[in-house]
Amino acid sequence: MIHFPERAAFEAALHTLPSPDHLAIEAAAARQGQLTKPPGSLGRLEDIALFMAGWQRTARPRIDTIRAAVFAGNHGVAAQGVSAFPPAVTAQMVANFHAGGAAINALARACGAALCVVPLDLDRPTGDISIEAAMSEAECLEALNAGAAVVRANIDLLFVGEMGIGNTTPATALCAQAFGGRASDWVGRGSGVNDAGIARKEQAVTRALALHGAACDGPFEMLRRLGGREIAAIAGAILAARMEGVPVLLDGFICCAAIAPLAATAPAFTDHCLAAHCSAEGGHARLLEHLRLRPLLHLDMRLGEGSGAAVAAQIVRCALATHNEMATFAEASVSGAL
Ligand SMILES: Cc1cc2ncn([C@H]3O[C@H](COP(=O)(O)O)[C@@H](O)[C@H]3O)c2cc1C
Ligand SMILES: O=C(O)c1cccnc1
Repeated sequence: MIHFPERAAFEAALHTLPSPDHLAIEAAAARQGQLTKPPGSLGRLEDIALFMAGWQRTARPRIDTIRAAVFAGNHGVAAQGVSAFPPAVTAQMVANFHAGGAAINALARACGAALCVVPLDLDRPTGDISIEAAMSEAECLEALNAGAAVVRANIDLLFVGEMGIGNTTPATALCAQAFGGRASDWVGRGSGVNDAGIARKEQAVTRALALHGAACDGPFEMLRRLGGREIAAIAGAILAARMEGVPVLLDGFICCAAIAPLAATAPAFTDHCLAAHCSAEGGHARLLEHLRLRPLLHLDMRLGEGSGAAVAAQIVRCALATHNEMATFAEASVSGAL
C-alpha cells in the first residue's frame, strides 16, 4: 500500500511517475486490427481498450474489480453562504451512502463497483480558506494518506467521488491557483446557489487567492491552503493509483480540481486517467482542457459523489468486452479488407 510519510515524499512521487507499457499497447492495437470490424470502427472504445492495456501491462486487459471510493469532508468556508445547502447535509448524506440510498449507491451497483465511503473528520470542518489555510501540514498529509489507503495494485479500475457541502468553492480556488485566471472564470452554481450566492462564492475565492496565492509554492501547499480533506484524499488516491499502475476514471468538477495542482506541476500526471464526463458545473469544460482530457460523456450531470464516473465505467466495460470477446477475421473466417 502506498503511504506518504511526509510532504516531500508526496511531491517526489510526482517527479517519478511510471509510464504505461508501450509493448502491451502495441500488442493490444495489433489485436484490434484483427477483430471482425473495419479498422477504427469502434472509435473511442478502441482507445479505451488500449489505455487499459497500457496501464494493466497486458494485451488483454480485464475489468473484474472496479473500486469506487467516496470521500467526505466539511468546509469552514461554507459559513460564508457559498452553498445552497447547510453543512449538516454532508454527514446526512454519508448516512445515506451507508444505507445504500444515494445516487452513487444505485450507480455503483449498476456498474458493478465495490463502493467504500470514507468520512474525514466531519465534526471538524477545515479552516475557512478566505481567512486562513484549510489544513495544517499534518492534517493535509493525513487526508492524502486516507486517499492513498483505498488503492491496491490488484484493482482493475478505480474511480473516486466526494461529498462535502461547500466544496465547489475550494475546488474553484484550486483551479484558479493551478491554471490561472480569476475566480469569475472558474466559478459555477455548485449544488444550485442563486446569483447572490455566486457573488459570495466569487468573493470568497478572490479573497482566498489574494491571501494564499504567493505562498502556494507547490501542489502540497495548494491542497493544504485552498483544498479540503476529501479533496486532498482524492489527490492522494489518484497519485497512489498511478504509482500502483491502476487506471482511473475521473468524475466531475471537484474530483478534477483535486488533481489540478498535481497536473499543473507534472502535465503527464493525467496519463493514467480518463475523464468520465463533462459536468454542467461552470468551470469543468475549461478544467478538462487544462488537464488535456476529452470527456467520454456529456450528460449535464452536476452531482459529484463519483456518479459520472460510475456511468462511464459501463463504457469501459463495453470497450473491454469487444476487445476481449470479439472473434478475429481468421477465427470467424471473415474476409479482410480488399
Ligand atoms: C443532497 C446533496 C447530495 C449531494 N451529493 C453530492 N453533492 C455535491 O454538492 C456539493 C457541492 O456543492 P456546493 O459547493 O454548492 O455545496 C458536494 O457535496 C458535492 O458532492 C450533493 C449536494 C447535496 C445538497
Ligand atoms: O461536477 C461536479 O462533480 C459537481 C458539480 C456541482 C456540485 N457537485 C459536484
